[in-house]
Amino acid sequence: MANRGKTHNEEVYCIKDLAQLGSSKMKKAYREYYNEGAMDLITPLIIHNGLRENESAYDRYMIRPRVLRDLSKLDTSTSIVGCKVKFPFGFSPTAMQTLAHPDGEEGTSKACAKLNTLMGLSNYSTKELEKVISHSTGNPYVMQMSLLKNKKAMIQMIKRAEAAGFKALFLTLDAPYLGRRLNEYRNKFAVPEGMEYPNLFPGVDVTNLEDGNGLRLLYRVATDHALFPSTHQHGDLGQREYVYHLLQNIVYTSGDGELAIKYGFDGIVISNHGGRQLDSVPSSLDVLREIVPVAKGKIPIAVDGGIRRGTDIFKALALGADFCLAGRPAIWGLAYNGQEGVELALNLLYDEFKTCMALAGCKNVPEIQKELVSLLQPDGRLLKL
Ligand SMILES: Cc1cc2nc3c(=O)[nH]c(=O)nc-3n(C[C@H](O)[C@H](O)[C@H](O)COP(=O)(O)O)c2cc1C
Ligand SMILES: CCCCCCC(=O)C(=O)O
Repeated sequence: MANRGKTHNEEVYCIKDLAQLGSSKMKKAYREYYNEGAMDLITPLIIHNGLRENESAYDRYMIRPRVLRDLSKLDTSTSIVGCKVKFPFGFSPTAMQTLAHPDGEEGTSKACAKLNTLMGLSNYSTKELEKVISHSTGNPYVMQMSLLKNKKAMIQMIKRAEAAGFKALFLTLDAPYLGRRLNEYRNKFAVPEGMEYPNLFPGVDVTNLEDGNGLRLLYRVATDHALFPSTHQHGDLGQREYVYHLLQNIVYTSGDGELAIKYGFDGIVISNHGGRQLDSVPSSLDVLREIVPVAKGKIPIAVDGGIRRGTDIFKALALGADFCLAGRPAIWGLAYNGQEGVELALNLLYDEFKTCMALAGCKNVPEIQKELVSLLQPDGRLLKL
């Protein structure tokens, strides 16, 4: 189906519509792999089980608009990893996007290029990183890297990404083991025959690794379980022999925020992996509140997890984030209509963010400050921040 409207088509008016319709097009095992998370899904998703933390945290903050402002010229642009982008948003790295649609990571890339938006690429991408970035129109790309036992393979991929033009690296630090995702066990999740990870393990058919769940076996074999201390320790990577612009992907506590600064990371992404690793961790937005006092102004702060609306982006920025990311909306867009579905997701978020900024009385991103939000308390009173 063609995306006829710029910010909606005849059946999709917001990301929640896209989630429903995109999800309905995927087969059960893939849909649940993408949509669900660890154990009882307390952290990740509203779509499944009532109020879930990552998304509902945004509803605890109310916007306090200002009026009598000159809004004749609106500028939503900002800078991420040194590049000017259309608005303070990008896609988080998510694995195996061709399971959602054959366009896969190339479809996401083309949509990001068209809308001058940041794209994060998973090291478990099913398309070659060089092909993915070949669609760039100058928009930034960030390569995500898990810590592997095979340091040589890691460095090889990092160098490939740098040579191809990736601007930075997201170093994922919360996944020495995969979380317990019950859907994967129940559905006997397996990747289709012939699937490869052309960036991490070029030329290896990973479907040979079946043990009921080849994905988990491969992950266990490949991943370095001793993230720190080990040959991959933060300090080691911080020496920048082979690392260009390094962002610590996934921080749960202010303690680890402080470590990111100490070890010289160029930025942090506050994330709980979309609730897919450890269930019952707090929402990323609540963690943002904890980390802003230690990191703001020292290194850029990004946040992901549960961002589904332009108002969510606005609230995160007001609470101190420099930019936002989201994972599943790209997947839902792909599943709905390939590259065009991802464009639709981006257009919706962009238009909602611009509208929110203007209606809150801000003409540009720096004007989004914490006075413009307040915390809704359990007794219904609003707490100024
Ligand atoms: C299906 C799926 C696959 C993911 N794969 C990766 C990955 O390969 N590497 C990584 O660092 N994070 C991965 N993530 C986590 C995302 O980067 C991001 O933190 C998360 O999707 C944000 O939550 P949201 O989906 O609610 O926006 C994945 C998330 C999902 C949903
Ligand atoms: C062997 C492939 C493992 C992909 C794991 C991707 C991921 O982080 C996820 O949350 O799923």
